[in-house]
Amino acid sequence: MTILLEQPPAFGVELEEKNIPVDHDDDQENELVLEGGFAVPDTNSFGHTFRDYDIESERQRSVEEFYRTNHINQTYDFVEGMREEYGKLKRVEMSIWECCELLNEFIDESDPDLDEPQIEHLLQTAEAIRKDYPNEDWLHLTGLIHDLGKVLLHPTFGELPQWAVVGDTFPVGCAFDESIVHHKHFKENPDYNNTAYKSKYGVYSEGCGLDKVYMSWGHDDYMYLVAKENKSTLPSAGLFIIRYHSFYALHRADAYRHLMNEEDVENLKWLKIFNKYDLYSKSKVRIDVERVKPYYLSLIEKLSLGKGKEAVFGRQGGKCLTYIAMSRA
Ligand SMILES: O[C@H]1[C@H](O)[C@@H](O)[C@H](O)[C@@H](O)[C@H]1O
Ligand SMILES: [Fe+2]
Ligand SMILES: [Fe+2]
Repeated sequence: MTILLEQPPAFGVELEEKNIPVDHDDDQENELVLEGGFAVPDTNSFGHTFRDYDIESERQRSVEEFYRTNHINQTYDFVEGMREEYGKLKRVEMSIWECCELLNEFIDESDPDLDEPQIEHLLQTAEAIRKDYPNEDWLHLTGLIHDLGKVLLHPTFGELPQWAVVGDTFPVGCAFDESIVHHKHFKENPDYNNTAYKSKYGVYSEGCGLDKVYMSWGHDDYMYLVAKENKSTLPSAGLFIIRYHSFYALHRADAYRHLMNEEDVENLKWLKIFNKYDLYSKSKVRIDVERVKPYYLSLIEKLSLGKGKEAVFGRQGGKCLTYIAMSRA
């Protein structure tokens, strides 16, 4: 697989060149449809603007309750324990597609924009990317698998509560940035007043690199661990996307940049591109799963097995792995 990563387009530039609206706050009125390209909608599947956590609605009330529990319970110690436990990857093996299908039964309670089964969201994201980046098959695959870590909700993977699986992520072990959604609920988090954790740097140091930073536990870090453990040869940008796609304080609000190193800065450019498709593809327009399935199966096959090509989920004992192995709690 050929992946050229040196010069990803600066965020917005390429999209604007393609006539796809970017996130200027005052740029909401038009829906520009580029022939064959991905059209960024004005509103989400509930008819509201995207990621508006303040409007009055039943859905928002439950989303806020989700974040209240999330912010109280995601402590440094909790994250450390989960990383250790789930890092063991006690081998439940299933194919990528089986894993996608497992997500068919779950709805993400943190999401103000979508209440469709998660398999829809995986395919909506991947298909939207495919429209604008037809040749970047690694990015299509990243789109397909980026949320697979949500299988943590499933009994086979420990049936974790939603607050430990979904929602935006943030660093623990240092001050919680004010840009984080429903920040006020951190006041009830035991780390909030802990002198070791409450300063700007906390237990970290300037430019230490995000890899050194403990993120709140959830589907991002879990899927990253799975991909890494399986010796995924996705490019560093793909792994970065999987690991930090819920870190909106970073990729939307530019917080925590002081913890980034140079590689993070490079990868962040791709994450910002990815976010567009992850977020704005959320809609009630259902994907015809059976229609697109052959493409994704061939992609999994190609990137995993193609002669002379790199395997996405690695090879073990000379045998190509099209399987991902995850941990059973
Ligand atoms: O509610 C959503 C959802 O859980 C996504 O999977 C996650 O990536 C987002 O950050 C979050 O806002
Ligand atoms: Fe996600
Ligand atoms: Fe997503």
